[in-house]
Amino acid sequence: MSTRADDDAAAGHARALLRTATRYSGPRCAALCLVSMAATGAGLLLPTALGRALDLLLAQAPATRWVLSCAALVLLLALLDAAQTVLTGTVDARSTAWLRRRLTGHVLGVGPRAADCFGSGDLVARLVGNAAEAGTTPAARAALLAALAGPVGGVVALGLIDWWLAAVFLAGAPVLTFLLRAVARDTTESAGRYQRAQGRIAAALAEAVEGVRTVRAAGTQDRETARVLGPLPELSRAGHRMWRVQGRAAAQAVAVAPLLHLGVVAVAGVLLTRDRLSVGDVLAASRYAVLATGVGVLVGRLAGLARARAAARRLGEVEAEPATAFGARPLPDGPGRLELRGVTARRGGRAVLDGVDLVVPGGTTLAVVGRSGAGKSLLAALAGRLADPDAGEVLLDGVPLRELPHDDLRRAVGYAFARPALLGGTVEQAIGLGLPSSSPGRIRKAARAALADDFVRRLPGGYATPVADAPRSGGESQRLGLARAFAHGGRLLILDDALSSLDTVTERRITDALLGDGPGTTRLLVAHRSATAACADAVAWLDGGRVRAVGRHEELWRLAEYRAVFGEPAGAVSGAET
Ligand SMILES: Nc1ncnc2c1ncn2[C@@H]1O[C@H](COP(=O)(O)OP(=O)(O)OP(=O)(O)O)[C@@H](O)[C@H]1O
Repeated sequence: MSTRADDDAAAGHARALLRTATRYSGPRCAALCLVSMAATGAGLLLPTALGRALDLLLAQAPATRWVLSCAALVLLLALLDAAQTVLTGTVDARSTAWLRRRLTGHVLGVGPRAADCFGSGDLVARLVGNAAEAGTTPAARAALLAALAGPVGGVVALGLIDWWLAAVFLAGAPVLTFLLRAVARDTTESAGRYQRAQGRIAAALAEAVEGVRTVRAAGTQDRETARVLGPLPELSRAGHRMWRVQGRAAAQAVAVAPLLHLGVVAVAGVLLTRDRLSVGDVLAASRYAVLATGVGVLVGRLAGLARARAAARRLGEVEAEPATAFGARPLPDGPGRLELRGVTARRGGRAVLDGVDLVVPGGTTLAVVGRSGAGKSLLAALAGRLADPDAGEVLLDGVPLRELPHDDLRRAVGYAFARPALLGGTVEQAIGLGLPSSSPGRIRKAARAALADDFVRRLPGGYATPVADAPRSGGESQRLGLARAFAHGGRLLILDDALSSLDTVTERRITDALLGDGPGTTRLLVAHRSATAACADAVAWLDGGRVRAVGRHEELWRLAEYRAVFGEPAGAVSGAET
């Protein structure tokens, strides 16, 4: 649940985002302001010109100049309107693009924590939908400014014709002000609820799409559809409330505005009979009264701005999540010695790892084993700084990972995962992801070491096959992930369950290639199979949040509880030879 401080932080970040987005589209935004104000100015001049033209025509005096002025103003208004439309579109597009770029970079900078906090579907909804709405803020502000200038200018013009006319209008102004404030407040509130419900639907939809096989296998499509669309009633309530607020405001405006208009025209009529105004003045006053009561336009603009601000607030929530900070201490040459000092990491309110001390000498291989949920993947994430510990320190060649620059850290640490995400256009690009420059030789060598070369070459376009068109099994995906880790290289290689989908023969061959890779690499293998653990120089056995023992696999294998980690019966001591 978000606290008041969280809300304030999100609002602060939202304001900062909008300020920078506005600066980013600065010249266009300034041009839009100018064009909008010019359109308002032309709209304000038109009634005076019309009034003058009418007075001159009634007096049968030459009125050509004023008639032409009217025509010119009408033409100018049409041109300014077109320029306004184009500029609004480009300012919206530029601001939205900037917000999306900024937020995407930030989400990736925050790392896996971002998806944990918000859910991937909700993040997508924020980056796609909310960013587009928030991106309309700079143009909406410019438009609101111009929309405000209309009524203000209208009142001033009424005052210039006769102060009585302005006084009549101003008598009704408090009602209009109250109306507009209520629209802004209520729309922001219901737009926020609407967007949150949209985010929940997107999050549930992303889960359902990811788990579509499970849903089909369980035959629970209907239940899943109901779950995904669960927030619909809330969405509908918020949407209806939003439109009710705007509808009510428009209706009230429709009731109040003609009354004010009528009052102005009536007073103008009285002043006409007393010869204080001409017929042209009455015409001008009538049109200025319409401008001054242009609340309908304001209601629409304000509601749009309120929705954009609510969307910006949701972007501010993401921005408030701090991105991983990197240091500036260069990584010295070294063998890749990894050390965990008193590392504690909490997840879901409990210490999954609790004061873990561990040293992996440079150039050696450590297998991390433990029962499911023991914290092996978490330890692997901490070892390469995919996550930070809540207490303690992780060091590579004596340097705390937090103090390393981003590029030094990523160059030094290679990763392979159980379910690798294959990013990049082609298979070759997916394997070479993160490499400084494309290097076909290095990529093919890595693919051969990961036993992926054969099946990649059998693909329709070989290494040039788009990833999306490369059908592959779980094991083949894992081999591509391994190839990527091998191609990346680095002094520390972390394999988080990256061999789990391979058959034992393939696993053995890859492990042999991996361990025969020379002394330049330190390896951390999260292992479920005793055969993998047996290949390592040492095994760290995680249990109850702590390292229960570190030793060679065949030594640990004498312990019945260690064997039980691999599902071996208590007496099966010979399993160490597997
Ligand atoms: N974001 C999170 N929120 C809450 N709990 C989490 C989170 N991430 C991990 N955990 C919990 O931390 C524990 C350790 O998870 P981890 O994935 O490291 O286990 P593991 O030893 O790799 O398990 P397995 O062998 O099943 O893959 C689990 O109990 C998991 O539920």
